[in-house]
Amino acid sequence: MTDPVALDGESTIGEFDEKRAENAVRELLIAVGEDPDREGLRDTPARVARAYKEIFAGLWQQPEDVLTTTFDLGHDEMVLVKDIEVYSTCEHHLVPFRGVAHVGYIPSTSGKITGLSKLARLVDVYARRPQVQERLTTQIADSLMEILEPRGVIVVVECEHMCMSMRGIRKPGAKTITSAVRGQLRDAATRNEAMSLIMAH
Ligand SMILES: Nc1nc2c(ncn2[C@@H]2O[C@H](COP(=O)(O)OP(=O)(O)OP(=O)(O)O)[C@@H](O)[C@H]2O)c(=O)[nH]1
Ligand SMILES: [Zn+2]
Repeated sequence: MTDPVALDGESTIGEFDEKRAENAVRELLIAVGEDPDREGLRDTPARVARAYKEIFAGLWQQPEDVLTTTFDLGHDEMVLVKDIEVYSTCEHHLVPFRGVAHVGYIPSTSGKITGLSKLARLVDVYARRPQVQERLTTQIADSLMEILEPRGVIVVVECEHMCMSMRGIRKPGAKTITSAVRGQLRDAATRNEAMSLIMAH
């Protein structure tokens, strides 16, 4: 774990307070009319606190922590990893949204690339935070641009939001698709090439 990071570049947050989370879950159980002392729920507040620590672990990670391995391979054509599983948490309702991310980039002219798994790790850094899908998408794109200095980036995220499925409007199956394109991938031809690779199954 590294130091807590600034979420929006300005404000910083404190450390994960497991005891406080545990107390809050206990209160929540009482608020919904449950008995937190009944046998099945006795360990639940502590368990949920530990789960939240994992689910929000990205709050203590920075993109630089995962985009560590870079090589100068001289490969200067598009690299695209598609169907990276995403599990994130809607910051409005604190329920999951899940789906896939497709992350592609055109390396710098020197051919600076990163390990393929690092792209999936980068997705996790930002997914494991209270999020909205649009910000998740742009944060992945912007951090790649900053660290790899590629000529272009494309990030497409497709997710189903549990806050739209299990409550509220109750439309299971509705998919939200967000994209962020930077640099040369804004050019129509290059963008279309990337999109056809992403959409091909
Ligand atoms: N743009 C965006 N909206 C989101 C995301 N996740 C959830 N939302 C929306 O956030 C909105 C919050 O709306 P509110 O009216 O404040 O909350 P609410 O009364 O619970 O809204 P409903 O979900 O419509 O019942 C809802 O429309 C959600 O669908 C996201 O990742 N991006
Ligand atoms: Zn929501």
